[in-house]
Amino acid sequence: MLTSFRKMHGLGNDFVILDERDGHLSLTSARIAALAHRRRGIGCDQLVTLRPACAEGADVFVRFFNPDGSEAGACGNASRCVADLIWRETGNRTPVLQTRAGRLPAQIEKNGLITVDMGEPRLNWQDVPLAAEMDTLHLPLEGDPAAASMGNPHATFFVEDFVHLSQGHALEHDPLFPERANIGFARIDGPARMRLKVHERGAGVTEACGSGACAAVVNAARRGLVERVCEVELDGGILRIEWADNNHVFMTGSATTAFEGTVDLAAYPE
Ligand SMILES: N[C@@H](CCC[C@H](N)C(=O)O)C(=O)O
Repeated sequence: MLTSFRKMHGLGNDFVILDERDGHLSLTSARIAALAHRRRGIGCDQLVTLRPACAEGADVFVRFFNPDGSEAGACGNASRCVADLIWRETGNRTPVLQTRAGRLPAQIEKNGLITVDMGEPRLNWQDVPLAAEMDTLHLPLEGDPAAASMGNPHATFFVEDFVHLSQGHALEHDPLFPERANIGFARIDGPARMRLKVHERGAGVTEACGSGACAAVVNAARRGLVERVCEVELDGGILRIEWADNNHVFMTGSATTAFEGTVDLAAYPE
């Protein structure tokens, strides 16, 4: 039986979105990894599933899976894509997403960009999580990164250039990060501007990482390197990040539908 899917991207960070609102799909981690594979599957940075919401006031329950089959608590770029999808389905310009990381209210702006309230950053070592008690603003790693959770674990290195990007895989697996981590490399270009590249946990280097941009601005603002409203330039484009006075992080950027298609799930390993 063929299953419909939608291919979307946020600044080139691309997603296969599977809809389980009308019925459960059999998605094991092996099948997810096969579907996400760039040559043997449909290919994507994350596979996203939609289910009926069970939290009050939420429009949809969203889950995010990496190409290695692991599940992530948060994905900023996919959250904007799902908000865009719900808006196009229902006309509701303020959809609310339920995720493992919490309830994420979104807003479709007049210019078509999408703002998602990504919630409060978690800055305690247990919440990132890190392997032992320590100051999350200065991790004991060469390069002195800072850590934060946006519902998923991030470490941000502040750099002059990106020559160490290839170390992202080893850093993702450093014993300091018991659940591994997304590794960001941020170059500060001004008080309200940074350039960011991210090696994503379970995915590798992507064109853009929304939660990584949120974590980078939070970590840079904690260090006094940028203001709390900051533009983040990623390989795929620009996100506006605001760490507001209510401690919530707001992320604004685009969401694009690339195409819709069908797939025979039974043709992929279970
Ligand atoms: N692309 C994402 C983050 C996806 C999840 C991440 N790889 C993880 O494992 O935490 C984003 O836009 O935030």
